[in-house]
Amino acid sequence: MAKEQRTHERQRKENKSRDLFSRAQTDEPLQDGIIVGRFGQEADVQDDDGHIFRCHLRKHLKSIAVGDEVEWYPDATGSAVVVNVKPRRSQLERPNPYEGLKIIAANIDHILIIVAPLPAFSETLLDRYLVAAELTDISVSIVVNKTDLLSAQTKAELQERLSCYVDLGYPLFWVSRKSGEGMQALREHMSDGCSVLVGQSGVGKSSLLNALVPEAQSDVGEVSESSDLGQHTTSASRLYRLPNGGSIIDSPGVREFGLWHLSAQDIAKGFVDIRRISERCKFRNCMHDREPQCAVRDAAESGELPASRWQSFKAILASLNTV
Ligand SMILES: Nc1nc2c(ncn2[C@@H]2O[C@H](COP(=O)(O)OP(=O)(O)OP(=O)(O)O)[C@@H](O)[C@H]2O)c(=O)[nH]1
Ligand SMILES: [Zn+2]
Repeated sequence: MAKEQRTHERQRKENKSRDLFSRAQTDEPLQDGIIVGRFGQEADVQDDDGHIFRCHLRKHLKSIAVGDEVEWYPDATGSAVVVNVKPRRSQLERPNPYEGLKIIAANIDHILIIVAPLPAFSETLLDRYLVAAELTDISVSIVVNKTDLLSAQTKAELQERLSCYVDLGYPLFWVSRKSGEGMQALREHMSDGCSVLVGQSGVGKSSLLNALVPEAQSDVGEVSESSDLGQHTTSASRLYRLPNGGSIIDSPGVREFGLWHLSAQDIAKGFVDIRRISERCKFRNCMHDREPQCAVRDAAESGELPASRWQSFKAILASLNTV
């Protein structure tokens, strides 16, 4: 009986994919789509109508990533092939000294750095994420999650600690996955492009993803249901459509964002205030250490550069020598 059911289910899925195949065949030979999942040499491509096709990737398309806009066609055997990747408007890449850059996600419009009162908020960690985000050309915002854990006093303290980021122009959102506070404003912010949620383990990225994309959770359920049909629906990397517009990409690579190695030059570049002030340093390649006439050191002394930013800068640079 169970076997019959499985056969029936397989038949139903085959019929469905044949329907989609013949529908696709009558369309233009090359179709537009977006990569919503990656599985080794295969990818899931979503067409403009929201249908998802499991596609093979042409060999030359090795560095294809979730978020890539592609052209694909169904081939004569009933499977589909991605043949072309359109130019990217942005990409998240992980520096890899041995294999060159690894593309983690493509066409990202918003990087949202999630922080929370628990695990304890740290300026140095936030600055590390900001540095990595500033090295991309993607707009970046800060999201304080778990506001339900804040009292009026602890909220005021955190607001004070975050005020220098507001002064630097970073949009700041206060949200709670639990109470729902601020979620609507966050949804609106994310509704016009593709976002990634980054941040320390435990700040609530998965919880936020599940709140923003109801089917993200059911996707997890689907895996075990269909596993005995020999299908692999799990993906290391996934793009989800948001119900009110926009999309979100989640992947292990995205979750490691900001924690990989950065050079001293990257760090000096990623602190936007330090970069701006350093134009007044005597030496163009000043690392703001012991060089004479260093405008950044002077700015830290005068208070023009907030003490916490200066301390973070030094702490992040010092950490380079210990890893
Ligand atoms: N009080 C409160 N707890 C929350 C909120 N959002 C998430 N949490 C809790 O925070 C813990 C960590 O949440 P996750 O969503 O797993 O965090 P994460 O950032 O995805 O963690 P990693 O998967 O390790 O990267 C869980 O116990 C959640 O229940 C919130 O808005 N308020
Ligand atoms: Zn300097």
